[in-house]
Amino acid sequence: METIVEIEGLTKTFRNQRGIHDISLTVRKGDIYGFFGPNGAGKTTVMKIMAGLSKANKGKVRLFGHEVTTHYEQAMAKVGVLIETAEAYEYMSGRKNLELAARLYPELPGSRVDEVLELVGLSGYQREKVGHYSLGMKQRLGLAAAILSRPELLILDEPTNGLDIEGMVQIREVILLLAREERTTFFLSSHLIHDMELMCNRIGILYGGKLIREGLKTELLDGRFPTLEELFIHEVKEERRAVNHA
Ligand SMILES: Nc1ncnc2c1ncn2[C@@H]1O[C@H](COP(=O)(O)OP(=O)(O)OP(=O)(O)O)[C@@H](O)[C@H]1O
Repeated sequence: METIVEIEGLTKTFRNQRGIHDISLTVRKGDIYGFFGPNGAGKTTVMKIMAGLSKANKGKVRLFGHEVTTHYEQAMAKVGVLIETAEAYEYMSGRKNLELAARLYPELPGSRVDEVLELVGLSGYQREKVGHYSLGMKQRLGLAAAILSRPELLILDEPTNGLDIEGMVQIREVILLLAREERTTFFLSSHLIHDMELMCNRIGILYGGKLIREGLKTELLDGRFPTLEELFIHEVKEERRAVNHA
């Protein structure tokens, strides 16, 4: 299976000594990789480095075989990114924002903006100013912008953040639809274990800046844990025990 993301020994330490330590993982074509961890575990830090928005102290990220720091344009050519709340022009409508973004991709058909608005459930609000959107609507607009160019890899930081239940279900459905119909590969983070349970085939558990467990969801659960939550609690206990004995 084609390797889409390769992360090797990624380390970044902030001045306050927090950060991420020696993260290595692989994402293959068609995976929905769930990067799971509590608040402050380091998910956003890893994703920002993956998208070239921040620099690591050590380690490498390769996307489609190209290293992000040295071959940024090739690495990002087929990648869509949504990290933290997406930036949009608040005084413009949602539709206008997407039309502006679509200008970067002249090869896209004119109907693509309508298509993505429909997919994320914003068609009914497309003429309203983004400044009047709720957080959940802004999140959907960010996802619409990220999928506009039909990227083969989507890096999504907390895509269901700020959404109500209906919104969460809808975003999950969009992700599963793109994975199924367009074979889009996903690297997505969440602190909501239920999200991971429902969407992801491969999981990485990040805790205190370290990747404490990683693998196929079915292998990780291994018949021993009925849910990811129980696996997570078990892994965290083991990690704490190991740290206390070190
Ligand atoms: N610019 C920064 N300066 C100092 N510390 C930082 C900075 N960015 C992140 N950190 C710290 O690094 C750790 C990891 O943060 P990060 O935002 O990557 O976590 P996260 O898993 O994405 O959390 P959340 O789910 O809350 O978004 C946290 O302890 C955070 O306080």
